[in-house]
Amino acid sequence: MVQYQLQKQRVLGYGAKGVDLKHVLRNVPDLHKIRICNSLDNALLPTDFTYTNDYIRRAGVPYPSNVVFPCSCVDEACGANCDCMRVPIYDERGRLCTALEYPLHECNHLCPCSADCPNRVVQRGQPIDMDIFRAAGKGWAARTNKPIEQGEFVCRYTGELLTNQDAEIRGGGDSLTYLFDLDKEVPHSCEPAFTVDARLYGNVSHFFNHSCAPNLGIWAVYINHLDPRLHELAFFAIRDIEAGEELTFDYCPHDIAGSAHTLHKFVCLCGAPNCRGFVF
Ligand SMILES: C[S@@+](CC[C@H](N)C(=O)[O-])C[C@H]1O[C@@H](n2cnc3c(N)ncnc32)[C@H](O)[C@@H]1O
Repeated sequence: MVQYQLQKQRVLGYGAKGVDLKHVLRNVPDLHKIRICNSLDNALLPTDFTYTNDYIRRAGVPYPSNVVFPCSCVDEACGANCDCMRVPIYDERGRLCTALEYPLHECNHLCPCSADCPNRVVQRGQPIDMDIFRAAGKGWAARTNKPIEQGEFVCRYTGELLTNQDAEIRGGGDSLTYLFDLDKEVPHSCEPAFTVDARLYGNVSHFFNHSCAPNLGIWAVYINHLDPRLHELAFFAIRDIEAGEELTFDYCPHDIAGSAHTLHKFVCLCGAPNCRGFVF
């Protein structure tokens, strides 16, 4: 196995094939380790991909208004008496405790609670070590190196933040599958104003493939602003995941095979018993 390891922004090894990971994965944060494994073919990671754990705002995308409200707690960490914990979104171990797709509101920079507050999970970053590996027929993929419990935060979806018009221009061919509309708060009949493009800039979620039986779900999250057009996107495990399992999400959860919206362009190779046959 050709194996590389990135740790604390330093490249610990160069692979037999001589890829300079400093070049291909820049700015990897020190919270987690990512190994690049290829035991399948001679492919190398794309050299035009830059690692980022944040949105990169492009032309026409405004800064969100910074109007937020502090929570009412007086302690270090929000407890049962605090407004924000009346309907808790995370349990005492930081696992998401709702199956509902409602947006998540975390404590923000005005809240008096500490960084350890149980209502700050996504903003603390993701600590899960992962491998980026080659998956037959699907290109690169990502898998976890440790078991993940249902409800655990996995990572954000990051990339360039574009206006919907610019996303339409970029959205041809394969590029389409890296675009994620910020439409969690937009009625189905309306177009979202902004879209995240993870093709050239993104984090490990750039490598998450589609599955018709996914193990990850994605939630809208608000931290330091309340602008519904510009929320964050965060992946959480929707079931227990074993170490070594590929991490996947459903690219088209509301699509019904055969509907007018279904393009039937990508044949799906997820291999799930309930596979719809097409990614979309
Ligand atoms: C967002 S990227 C995922 C990472 C990608 N595999 C890579 O190598 O960068 C989406 C692309 O992965 C491939 N892919 C993802 N899920 C797939 C699936 N279930 N079946 C076949 N191809 C898939 C398709 O080529 C698709 O355009």
